[in-house]
Amino acid sequence: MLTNVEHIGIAVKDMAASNELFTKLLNIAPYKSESVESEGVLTSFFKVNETKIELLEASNPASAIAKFIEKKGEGIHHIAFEVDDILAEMKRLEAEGFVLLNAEPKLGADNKLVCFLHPKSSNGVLVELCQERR
Ligand SMILES: CC[C@H](C(=O)O)C(=O)SCCNC(=O)CCNC(=O)[C@H](O)C(C)(C)COP(=O)(O)OP(=O)(O)OC[C@H]1O[C@@H](n2cnc3c(N)ncnc32)[C@H](O)[C@@H]1OP(=O)(O)O
Ligand SMILES: [Co+2]
Repeated sequence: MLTNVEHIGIAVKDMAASNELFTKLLNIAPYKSESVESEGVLTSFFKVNETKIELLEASNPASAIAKFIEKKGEGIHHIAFEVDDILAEMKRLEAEGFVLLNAEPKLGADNKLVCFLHPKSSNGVLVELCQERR
């Protein structure tokens, strides 16, 4: 079951400048910064009540974030939903015709297991499923 919007992913070119901007915008400081080598991203997290903002900067040119910014510029990159059982949700969504971008859950940031759905199968929105690693 999807329980809530876990985070909104925003692609940025310059993490230091964007951290400063979002600190002013949200009037709070980021609570963590984490590099996810497997995704070629540096992340920075802000928590606004129960919803998080995840800033993403590409750490290498092959990164999905680098390609996204090259094509579309900075902006909202994905929406992440918290799930209580990522394997069950992946199975349910695949059966419903959504395209899974990874066949097995993979390690994400902020101690999560994640799976992405191809935006072409979800009205042009890149969706991420996140389950807390137990
Ligand atoms: C996991 C760490 C962290 C976390 O929260 O834990 C993250 O969130 S990491 C986030 C970065 N990682 C990913 O996004 C992994 C999943 N993404 C992918 O596999 C690719 O980015 C993919 C498949 C969405 C697109 O890659 P591709 O090489 O196919 O790039 P194209 O430019 O050819 O895109 C194909 C098609 O999709 C459209 N597109 C691409 N990205 C997005 C997006 N973020 N939102 C909506 N649409 C997107 C792109 O425009 C192309 O459409 P077209 O009509 O052909 O222009
Ligand atoms: Co994310």
